[in-house]
Amino acid sequence: MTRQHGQIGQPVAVAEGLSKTFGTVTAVDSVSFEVRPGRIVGLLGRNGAGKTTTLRMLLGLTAPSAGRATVFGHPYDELPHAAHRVGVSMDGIGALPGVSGRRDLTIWAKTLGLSSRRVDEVLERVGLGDRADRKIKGYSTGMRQRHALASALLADPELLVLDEPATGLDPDGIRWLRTFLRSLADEGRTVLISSHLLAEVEQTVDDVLIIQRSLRYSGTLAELTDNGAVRLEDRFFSLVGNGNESGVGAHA
Ligand SMILES: Nc1ncnc2c1ncn2[C@@H]1O[C@H](COP(=O)(O)OP(=O)(O)OP(=O)(O)O)[C@@H](O)[C@H]1O
Repeated sequence: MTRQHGQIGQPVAVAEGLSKTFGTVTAVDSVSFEVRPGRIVGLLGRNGAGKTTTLRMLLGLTAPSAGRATVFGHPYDELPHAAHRVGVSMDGIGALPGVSGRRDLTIWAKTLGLSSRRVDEVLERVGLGDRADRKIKGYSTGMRQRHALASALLADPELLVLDEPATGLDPDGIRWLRTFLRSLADEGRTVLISSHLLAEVEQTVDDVLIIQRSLRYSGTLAELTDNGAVRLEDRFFSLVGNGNESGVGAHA
């Protein structure tokens, strides 16, 4: 990985008063935060709390109703080499179901100007090396998640934005994902993940953003949990309230 954004400590992504309304629904309400370099950052919230909408605004996929989002100091749409600097795994940025995993990544690699050797590297890295010649439509949920991560990692990006990467994974997959995300951060990358799986996140992230339309917390996991003395789940509910229709769980 080449570190193009050299200044240590300068935020990798910034949201300033980000808001989004869909008709009469306020999905995201004046959310501000900074994502620091080299950290694994968990964007946490219930189903419908505004996580995906926030990530989409950061990535220029949804226009904010108010406020501003920047990645490496630029609105995503104006970021030079954006597809090389930011790797994304998100529903709707999908793989081609009718082709093999290897073929799908090869097509994407060509678009990015990368060699097929890089495809083999990322397939090995996500543990799909021996299964990459199967069609994606036959993949299990876990394989699809791994394929999406391979795709996000293909261009060797500095920032990975992963929407719900743990959802649908079995215990082996969750454990693997935790180690995988840490290895990405150890390489100096920044990882922004959204999740509603608090128990998993508690073992994975450095920093936490809690959202319930508005931002309820932004800071380190250690501060939030008093260095592990208090469970993340307890802090979470004290910050967002006990909703009846909560989809948030301590387990998958
Ligand atoms: N394109 C859209 N049109 C209308 N409403 C939308 C649209 N996208 C999101 N919403 C609404 O905005 C709110 C926030 O949705 P969002 O998908 O951002 O939440 P989320 O935290 O990612 O939820 P989940 O965990 O269920 O994926 C929800 O009420 C949702 O129904």
